[in-house]
Amino acid sequence: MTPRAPADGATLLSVVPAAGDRRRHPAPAHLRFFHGPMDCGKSTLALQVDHNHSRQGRRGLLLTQGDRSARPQISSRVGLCREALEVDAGTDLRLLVRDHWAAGHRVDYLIVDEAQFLTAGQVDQLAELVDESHVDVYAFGLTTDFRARLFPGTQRLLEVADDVQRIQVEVLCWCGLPGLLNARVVDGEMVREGETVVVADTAPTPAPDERDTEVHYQVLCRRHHVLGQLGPTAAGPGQLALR
Ligand SMILES: Nc1ncnc2c1ncn2[C@@H]1O[C@H](COP(=O)(O)OP(=O)(O)O)[C@@H](O)[C@H]1O
Ligand SMILES: Cc1cn([C@H]2C[C@H](O)[C@@H](COP(=O)(O)O)O2)c(=O)[nH]c1=O
Repeated sequence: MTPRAPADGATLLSVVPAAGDRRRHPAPAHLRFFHGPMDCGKSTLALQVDHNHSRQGRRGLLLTQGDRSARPQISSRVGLCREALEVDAGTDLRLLVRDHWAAGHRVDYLIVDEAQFLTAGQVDQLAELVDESHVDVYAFGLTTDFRARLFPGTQRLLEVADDVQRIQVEVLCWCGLPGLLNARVVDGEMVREGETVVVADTAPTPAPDERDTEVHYQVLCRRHHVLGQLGPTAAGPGQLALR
């Protein structure tokens, strides 16, 4: 169970760290957003940022939502993995931090992976934690969904973050050009309709049951995303597979 907003919608400006914690880190806090397509190293960077802060004695909370591993953790394809708190659209992120303070734990920073899935309101809660409670927030998320449209959380982060960086590691389309867009592939065909959120990997994985559909994602350059061309696959070279 994660903390929910109070029913009366009371503001939570009382979410403040102990005075001693504020003195330890007097510099202004920041909301930083790192974004890119799938497979560009967002989770790896999230764990690196956490590592660098924690080895300087800072205390952080790792948050995620729908990690590919289907577990409450931040997992990178490079092999790093850390336990994290699972949040959902109903989680009040200010209360979550306040509860940790109330339990006597410092929270100097937050690492938020899969930040594209946050609601706009939750991004505003993160901004409030930065501005009113001096917590540094590092958010990592997809730029666009499988239709090449901004996710709601991403849109709000682009609007309000202090610092926005597109991750520089290039993911390549099958044609060799940098890939910035995510294609959703269902039973071997690229689709443009469906739920915004479908958790899956970039590697095809057999469906658990033969009646189930197999879903994975493939990063494409803009031209091949527009054309719906998945390139040479098991189904044949350069197929035009659009549903
Ligand atoms: N075996 C490997 N050796 C080196 N780098 C790898 C390996 N496997 C994955 N990677 C790197 O990890 C990246 C994916 O990192 P990850 O943090 O899981 O991405 P994201 O969270 O953005 O989906 C790949 O783009 C690649 O650069
Ligand atoms: C494009 C797109 C992706 N998703 C899901 C698929 C994965 O579970 C995550 C992204 O994971 P990664 O750490 O960036 O590899 O998001 C989705 O639900 N909807 C989409 O349109």
